[in-house]
Amino acid sequence: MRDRKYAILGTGALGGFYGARLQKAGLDTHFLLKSDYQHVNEYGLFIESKEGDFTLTQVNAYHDVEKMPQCDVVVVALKTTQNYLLPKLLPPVVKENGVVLVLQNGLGIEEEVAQIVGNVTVIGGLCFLCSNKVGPGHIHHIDYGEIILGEYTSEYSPAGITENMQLLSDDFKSAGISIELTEDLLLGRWKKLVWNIPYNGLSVILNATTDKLMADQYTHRLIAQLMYEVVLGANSMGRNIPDSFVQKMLDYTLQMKPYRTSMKIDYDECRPLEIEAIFGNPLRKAQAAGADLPQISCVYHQLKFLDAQNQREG
Ligand SMILES: NC(=O)C1=CN([C@@H]2O[C@H](COP(=O)(O)OP(=O)(O)OC[C@H]3O[C@@H](n4cnc5c(N)ncnc54)[C@H](OP(=O)(O)O)[C@@H]3O)[C@@H](O)[C@H]2O)C=CC1
Ligand SMILES: CC(C)(CO)C(=O)C(=O)O
Repeated sequence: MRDRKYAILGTGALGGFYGARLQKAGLDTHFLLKSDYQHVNEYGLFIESKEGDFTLTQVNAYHDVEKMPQCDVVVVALKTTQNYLLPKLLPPVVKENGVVLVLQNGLGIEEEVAQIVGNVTVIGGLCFLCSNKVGPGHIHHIDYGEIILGEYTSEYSPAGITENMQLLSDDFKSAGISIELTEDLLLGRWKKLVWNIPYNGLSVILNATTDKLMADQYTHRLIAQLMYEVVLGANSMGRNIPDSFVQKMLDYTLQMKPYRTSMKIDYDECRPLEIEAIFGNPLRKAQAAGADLPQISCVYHQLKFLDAQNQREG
């Protein structure tokens, strides 16, 4: 069991955190980096975490996927805006009959991955994590970290609990990561969007952290309305999200420390926003299933405007 080899594609806030925890737990882990390659190769990775800081001084760091060993599990931890690179990055590094684990936010990525690499199992992970990359090879794990794992099947029909999900769960649990398994990845993905769509979108449009959005009665109401539209989107694809889940997400955010969402950080840093994965794909899927989601569509169009302007002028 312990000899499963892991590749982390994208050693940033999320990939750096989970990858470092896997290596610390004794798993053979290989990290693909871009701008931090030299630094991490020389000094390793530093994880500053509320669960305990640690440094990995020796890291298997790569800046070329062709130099990586073939791995049993390949973790996709790039921003989805970089997913156009996956046809080049995935085939050399994933073993035949291996697993690709998509830990990104958004909808429909597993489907894209399954089209790129055949003969592999594709698993999606919904990450309830607050982490930022604050310097080269320096990850700040702020809070949380639980992952909900679900296996992808054609058309996202529920896969049940599979052996590969159990194996991944064992590895991540051994690294101190809390894991839940879901029989229905599509339901899990829509549930995650209940949080990401309102907070990621409004944090950028209204230039606000989560606490500010929750404290104001108008934005609080708008958030709840957007959440209920996500529920309608899920319904259009045959998935039911109970009202109590919407309330749970509102309560969860009220209890969170004031948080600048990852989309807001990307906007402030003038990086491209993950609009298509988080807004565009769900809107298109719901529309194809006959559902109209006007408030989400309104947020989507505003974000497209802001992103284009930011990329031009930033
Ligand atoms: N951070 C979080 O707490 C959470 C993140 N997520 C999701 O996880 C995904 C990753 O987000 P996050 O970790 O925050 O993003 P980051 O930007 O911190 O990490 C992405 C990393 O990918 C690297 N990268 C980009 N292109 C390449 C390439 N061609 N080769 C190698 N490395 C590359 C970047 O390197 P460089 O810096 O050099 O560009 C960066 O370090 C997103 O979909 C996000 O929505 C989900 C839940 C929580
Ligand atoms: C909800 C949150 C902030 C942490 O649980 C997250 O997972 C995200 O930014 O996507």
